[in-house]
Amino acid sequence: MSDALALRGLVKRFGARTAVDHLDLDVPAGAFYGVVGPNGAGKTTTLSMATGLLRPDAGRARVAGTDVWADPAGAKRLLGVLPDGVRLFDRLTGLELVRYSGLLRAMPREVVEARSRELLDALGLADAAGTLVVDYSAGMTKKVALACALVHAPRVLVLDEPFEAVDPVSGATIRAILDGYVRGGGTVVLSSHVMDLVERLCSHVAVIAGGRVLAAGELAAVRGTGSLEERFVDLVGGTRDVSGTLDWLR
Ligand SMILES: Nc1ncnc2c1ncn2[C@@H]1O[C@H](COP(=O)(O)OP(=O)(O)OP(=O)(O)O)[C@@H](O)[C@H]1O
Repeated sequence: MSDALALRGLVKRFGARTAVDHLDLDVPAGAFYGVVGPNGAGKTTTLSMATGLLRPDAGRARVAGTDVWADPAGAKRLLGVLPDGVRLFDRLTGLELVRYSGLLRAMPREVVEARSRELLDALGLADAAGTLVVDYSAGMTKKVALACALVHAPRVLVLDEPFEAVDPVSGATIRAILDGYVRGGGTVVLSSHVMDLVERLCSHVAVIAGGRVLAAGELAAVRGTGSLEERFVDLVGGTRDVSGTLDWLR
């Protein structure tokens, strides 16, 4: 079986800055894959190139064997994506937005209707189904965007910081939904800054910094004997010593 996601030699430059620098990554089918890295490491840029949202300067991305840039429509059929910071059609209500995502996927209207309501209910948005998304909180917006990514039951889910701004109860619900999805044969790739969460949820992890993969593979192998956070700090560099600075703040 081909990998759920195979990235080869991805490069993206913004002016003089190389955000992603010849990055390779293989995500096996059925994995729950965490992507971690410091701010500005290139996680969002990588996931955007992997899902057809941002054209790479070089390299290739395949989803379950389908080339994202040679056959974008084919790849997008296999993918559910929760992008970071991409504007939603926020003049729709939550229910309209999820329905719209399903109808865009050419799903039958009655299936879209049933799934949209079920998703909003599961994510605690049933009472806000008729509210315009522009009036949602950050966490509610994240959850409705997740519903949009799930409605067509994709083979591979790519989620950029799905737990950011989400309350603990909703976080637990999302974890349960994703766990069930992976147990059912789906593949999840998510980026997160929360090491505990990645350690608890993920079977595999990649540590990215400076647009390159510093370590990747099964969680236990990458983590070694310590915690993921310790390994992360080892790989990425120590914490900054701020003693003797910011005196004016004390
Ligand atoms: N549209 C853009 N134009 C210019 N520079 C960009 C753009 N998008 C990203 N960058 C730069 O590329 C680098 C990688 O950014 P990216 O958003 O991929 O990092 P990240 O790992 O997702 O960071 P964070 O954890 O803070 O979300 C950063 O230096 C960023 O400033």
